[in-house]
Amino acid sequence: MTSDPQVFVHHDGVELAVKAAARLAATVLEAQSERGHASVVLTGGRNGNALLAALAESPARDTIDWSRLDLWWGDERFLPDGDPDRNHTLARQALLDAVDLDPARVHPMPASDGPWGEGPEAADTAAAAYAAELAKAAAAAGPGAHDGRVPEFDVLLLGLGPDTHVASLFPELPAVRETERTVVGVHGAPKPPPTRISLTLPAIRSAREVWLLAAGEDKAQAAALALSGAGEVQAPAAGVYGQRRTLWLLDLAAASRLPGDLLPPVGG
Ligand SMILES: O=C(O)[C@H](O)[C@@H](O)[C@H](O)[C@H](O)COP(=O)(O)O
Repeated sequence: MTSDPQVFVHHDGVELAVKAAARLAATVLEAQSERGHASVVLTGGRNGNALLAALAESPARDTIDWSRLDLWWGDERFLPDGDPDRNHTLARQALLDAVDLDPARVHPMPASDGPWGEGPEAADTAAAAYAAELAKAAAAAGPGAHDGRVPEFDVLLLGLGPDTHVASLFPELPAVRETERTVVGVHGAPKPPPTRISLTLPAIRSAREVWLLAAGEDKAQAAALALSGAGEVQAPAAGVYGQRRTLWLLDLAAASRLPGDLLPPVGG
């Protein structure tokens, strides 16, 4: 099963972060009530971190049983552990250090000072190690998704680049063409740093729900292109969807170039 994108437009990035945080808390709570645990894939970028910061400030924070939440990452900058530019570091600062997570359920992508060493080849090995970690979690949890190679993600968060990249899948680079592996090393990324690790489109598409977060005028063209049937190699955001739900959570500026038939009322 796959889902058509649903677009929600908020006044600005602040409202977007607050509403998305409330939506995430509700979805996690529902999953935990139904199955005892929940699984979320985090993203880097300003909007993903604004969501986490909004959740840290929200009363909804206390409704979540943080010890029964699995956290994964959609992509990572291949930098040393604790580097201020790592998505993991930024997520810790925005929320994770302030809640009672089970460390065994937190799965940052490998760092460049880990056992695989640094440099482009090490990123490939580290990516394979993360794929193995996903497969191990999937096997432990039951049937899993994507042929049992990834656990069932309840929500997978993504930012949107002005060039339509999602996670670290950039237009035309080999990573966006990957159809077999679930995690790959990314080389020569146009956004620094050039070496990264990313989930692939098949892994992203195995999630129950995929939410894209985008605010600002510089995202308007990318959102319009991706939602108007562009090809996923040229516009990676066009190729992401969830099995049950695909949400595009935008602010007015990011939605400003969408065709009228895609535009819902503001504030949803
Ligand atoms: O490592 C990264 O840079 C991010 O994972 C990247 O994919 C980000 O999510 C987008 O570029 C959107 O970023 P903003 O939300 O800051 O616009």
